Amino acid sequence: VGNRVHTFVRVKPTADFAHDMIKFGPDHKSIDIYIKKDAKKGVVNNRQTDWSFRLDGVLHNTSQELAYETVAEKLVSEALTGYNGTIMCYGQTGAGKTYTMMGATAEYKHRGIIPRAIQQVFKATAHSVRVRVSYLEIYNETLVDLLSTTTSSGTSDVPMAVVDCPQGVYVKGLSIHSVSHEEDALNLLFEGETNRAIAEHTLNKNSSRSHCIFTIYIEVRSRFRVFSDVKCVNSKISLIDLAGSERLSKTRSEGQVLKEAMYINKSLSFLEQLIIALADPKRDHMPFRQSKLTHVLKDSLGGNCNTVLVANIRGEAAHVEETLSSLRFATRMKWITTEPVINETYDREVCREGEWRMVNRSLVTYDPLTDIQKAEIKSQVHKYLKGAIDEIDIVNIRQVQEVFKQFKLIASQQEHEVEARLRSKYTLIDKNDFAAVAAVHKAGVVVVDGHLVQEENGRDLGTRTASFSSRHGGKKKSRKTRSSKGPLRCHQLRLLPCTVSCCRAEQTDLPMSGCVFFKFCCSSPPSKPVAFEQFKEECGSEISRIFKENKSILLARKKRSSTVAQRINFIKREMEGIQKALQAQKQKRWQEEYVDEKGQIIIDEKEFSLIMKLKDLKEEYRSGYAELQDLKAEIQYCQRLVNQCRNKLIAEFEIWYNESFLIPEDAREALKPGGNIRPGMIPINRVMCLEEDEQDRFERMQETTLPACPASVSFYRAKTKTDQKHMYTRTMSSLEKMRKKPGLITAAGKNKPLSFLHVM
Ligand SMILES: Nc1ncnc2c1ncn2[C@@H]1O[C@H](COP(=O)(O)OP(=O)(O)OP(=O)(O)O)[C@@H](O)[C@H]1O
Repeated sequence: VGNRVHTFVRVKPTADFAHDMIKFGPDHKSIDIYIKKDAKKGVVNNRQTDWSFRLDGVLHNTSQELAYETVAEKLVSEALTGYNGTIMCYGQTGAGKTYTMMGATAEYKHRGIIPRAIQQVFKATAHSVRVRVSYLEIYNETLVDLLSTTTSSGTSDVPMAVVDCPQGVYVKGLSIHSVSHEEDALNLLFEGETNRAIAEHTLNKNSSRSHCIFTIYIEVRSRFRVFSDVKCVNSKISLIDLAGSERLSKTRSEGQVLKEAMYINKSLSFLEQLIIALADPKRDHMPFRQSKLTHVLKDSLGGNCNTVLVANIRGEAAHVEETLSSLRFATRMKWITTEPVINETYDREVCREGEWRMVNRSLVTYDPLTDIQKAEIKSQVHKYLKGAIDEIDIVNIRQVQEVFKQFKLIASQQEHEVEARLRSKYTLIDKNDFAAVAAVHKAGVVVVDGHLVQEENGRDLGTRTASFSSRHGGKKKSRKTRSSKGPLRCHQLRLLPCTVSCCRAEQTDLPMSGCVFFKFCCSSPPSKPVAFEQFKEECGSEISRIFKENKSILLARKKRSSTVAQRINFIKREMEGIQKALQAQKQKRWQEEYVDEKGQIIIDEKEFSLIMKLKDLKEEYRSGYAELQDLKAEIQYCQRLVNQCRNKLIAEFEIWYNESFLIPEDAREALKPGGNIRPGMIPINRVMCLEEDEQDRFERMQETTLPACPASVSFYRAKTKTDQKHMYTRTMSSLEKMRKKPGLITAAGKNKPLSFLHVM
């Protein structure tokens, strides 16, 4: 990238562009600003009116793709070779900093530098790369971990602080997340954005008033080896979206906004001071510690780091002062010199599998294994199977392949052994041979993978079946049919009478779906009612729980409604009684002509108390009636949710039943994580919040957009996932709130929105 900070200016498109004030040079590197003399300041006016700035590029009406290629691509590819890189967007609010950095996440082609950088990192080939990410926000001098909710280690409890150490600065308490795919990293990015938006909403803060730093940490190892020297290159890419830089006077802020603006002003002016200091070769003290922002950026600005600044400006005349100030800032940044160095180390650390992504293995070459090495691996595999050792040392890919080969060999030997043993004990009869079937039926037989099996010595099969199963229960079973003459493979055996329903289930956790996937080794599935009970306890437990909860809320509403209705009827009857009594009282008064000396009617105490009571009852009646109306609306709404929930439960059960019992084993394999079909058993948290139209949209998009642009799959998947997760969290918290308030909504609360658990 060079030996000084590279600066670019990006102009936000506008129909109101001040052509007479802002002019671009033909080389797309210079920008001139002209401001007319202020007539009010008289003829003698020394104020400068023309400025000329020369930068590394002016991005005017530039697509996101071109902006990325110009600003970031080289920096990211150098980060993959060990150079730290920083890209920072500076400019007034609304000038396009977030658009440049993050982009418009609704559309793939409008994604900004961060998602593109993530994609470039994961596209990188020829090395094994370990990637981690963090997302920090600095708001009013407070450090906020935007990914703290996604961590299970509870790092959010640690008070966050910027810490200096010989290796550089780091933020204590900031969670750093390992990611093995582009989609994982995008998930975290979107998660962070969502958290930022939530905080913005709940704390009534404005995201333009915080600085955000998304960091990609990269570790590249030149060879995937252990117990030998490994060249390890560490680098990080800091992607910074600064707070809006407008002046205090312009914002005319007060209260909270003023406080925020002051913090921003301070941190940006400290940043400016730091930049002036960094650009001055004579300065030996750099004021890094003046603010959280400058402290965090200590090793990300200049120094050994490739640094790029994008000054985002607005082209309208009204913003020309801000534009000038941003361009001045960019020019100052330009003078900071950098001496990028590769951060590489050699170590003997053992690579932890799983955290490493093998990229383009074909580029890594290994010598073939010798016979001695093969024998050693074979012995290790045997020891491992016997339980004598817990781990097999992994040296290189060749050795991993040999380990698998040995496992395969042993598995096939065992199959043959078992088959031979079975053949020595049982007679196999073709199921289609009806005469033979009829003959052996009398003797009592069982079905083995579509064949009738009879024990040669005629002993009871039940116990043998059990002993066979227990010895080989852990093995995978295949449902492939075989020819009657072909070898009988032990994993094809199902020593169960065909009328007996499912006998045993193996459980496999599906991390992607968060569900338990059942593989049944019997030939006939359990009855649906039995399976349904099981489904409700296992995979469907969450949805079943929600269904029950929604039903109980509905029931509570119905009960309350009936109580209120009874009460209203009672009040109504009471009111009618009082009205009758009052009528009688009035009649009596008229007959007896109760009047005082001024001729005014006198009401006796009894009548007065009846009037007061009627008034109270009317009040109570009105409020009860209002509550009843609310309850009716709630019941209707709740009933709809319960119905939706019931339908969802049944639909999910059907999918689960089909997948667990009816889909052939090989198709099931494909459904497993890593298989080429995504599990149809949608994870419960997605099931519950997946809006029909959102899913439809995604599917439609997959059919139309994706074939033309397969690289966008991760982006859209991550986006959809984050949206769904966010929706799910919202829904759950509504339910939580509801549970905490068992008291039913009173008439006073009738205008509050209903909060039931949505199951779409
Ligand atoms: N180059 C561009 N092309 C199209 N739209 C843009 C561009 N730059 C900015 N916008 C749009 O302008 C609006 C404001 O941009 P953005 O939020 O990125 O500004 P910002 O500088 O980050 O502001 P803030 O300081 O408030 O965060 C957004 O709706 C964004 O989509």
